[in-house]
Amino acid sequence: MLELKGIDKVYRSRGKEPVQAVRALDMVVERGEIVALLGSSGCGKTSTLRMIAGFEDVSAGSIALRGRPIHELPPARRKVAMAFEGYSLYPPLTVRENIAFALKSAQLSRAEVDRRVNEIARLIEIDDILDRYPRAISGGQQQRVSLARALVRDADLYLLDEPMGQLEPQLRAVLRGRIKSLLAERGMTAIFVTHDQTEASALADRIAVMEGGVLQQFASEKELKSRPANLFVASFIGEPPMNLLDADVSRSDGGLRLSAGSGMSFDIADNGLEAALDKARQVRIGIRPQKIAVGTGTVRVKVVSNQWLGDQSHVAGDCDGRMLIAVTQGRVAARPGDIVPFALEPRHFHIFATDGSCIRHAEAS
Ligand SMILES: Nc1ncnc2c1ncn2[C@@H]1O[C@H](COP(=O)(O)OP(=O)(O)OP(=O)(O)O)[C@@H](O)[C@H]1O
Repeated sequence: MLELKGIDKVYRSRGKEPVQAVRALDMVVERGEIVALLGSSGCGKTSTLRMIAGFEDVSAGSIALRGRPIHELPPARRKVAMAFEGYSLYPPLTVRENIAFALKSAQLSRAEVDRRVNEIARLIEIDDILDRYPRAISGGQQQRVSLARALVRDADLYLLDEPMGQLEPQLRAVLRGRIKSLLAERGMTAIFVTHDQTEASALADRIAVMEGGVLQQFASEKELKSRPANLFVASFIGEPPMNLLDADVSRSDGGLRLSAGSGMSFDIADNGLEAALDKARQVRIGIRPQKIAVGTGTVRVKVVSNQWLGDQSHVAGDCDGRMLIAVTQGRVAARPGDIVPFALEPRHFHIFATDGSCIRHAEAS
């Protein structure tokens, strides 16, 4: 449906070093799919969206939509609707006229335009401000008008840049549900940009994780969590972040031993791991806080903090200078300074090579 191939974006301005915002991006989005571009500030999300919409040229590569190469077409001929982060509403037009303007070229009857504008305005809860001008509404309302103006159109692809960034959490959650239903009901294909993992998980079928202009992994939330491609994705996705321990690898009794310092040695089966090691024979072990059991096991930690969050405990413990965080469903009766055992089971380990690539995933559970 949408195919990005070998996309680079380099910004060049006179007297300044060029900035490579996007590097060798390959991505295929299926018809009817909702995709989130997720990553920290400056990782190249907006540049990617703007190149698909046609507001930025690609520096290299090609973009095809429904089999049509579009990267050289002007924005208006791409059949792509975009809601901008900066809203870009027309100040002399009312909210209603701003939304209807997007339908102008579609040659619809007046009644049909009214019907569509009213429908989307109700869905996004701006039906009470339709006759106001952009300067007389709040930033959050302007953002919703921009969203309505994109979603009201007939397009092959919808691009939404931080579509709900300005809204308060409650409204955000409600609109998220409604927008997801609208997109799914109509089989609309959409890509949205967000910093927010919860938003990405709630709205998207698949999440493209970007860092430093490079696509790190493009997969469902479940897969990003259970089979992270590299250390970046492993530590970026999941809350609290994955625990990481540096370990030396040695042979032991037909298998391998991972030594992460005093009190932390783990015997594991080789199963091809040794062959993936570099000369230094060092790895980084990753284990999710939810996979560490508290009160059993061989790793003794000194409790640093223990917080009950109403439905789970977060226990942070120090083991000889290395901090581990465990999340348990029940309350844990430990106080700071107490020594408690943590159980770290090798089957829950993700193992990363020194270059950050994942060389073994945790077993599915
Ligand atoms: N017009 C421009 N000229 C020069 N550099 C730019 C331009 N636009 C973006 N950049 C740079 O390109 C990189 C990627 O920017 P981009 O806006 O795509 O990131 P982003 O992930 O969307 O960030 P944010 O979440 O903060 O919006 C950044 O280093 C940014 O400073």
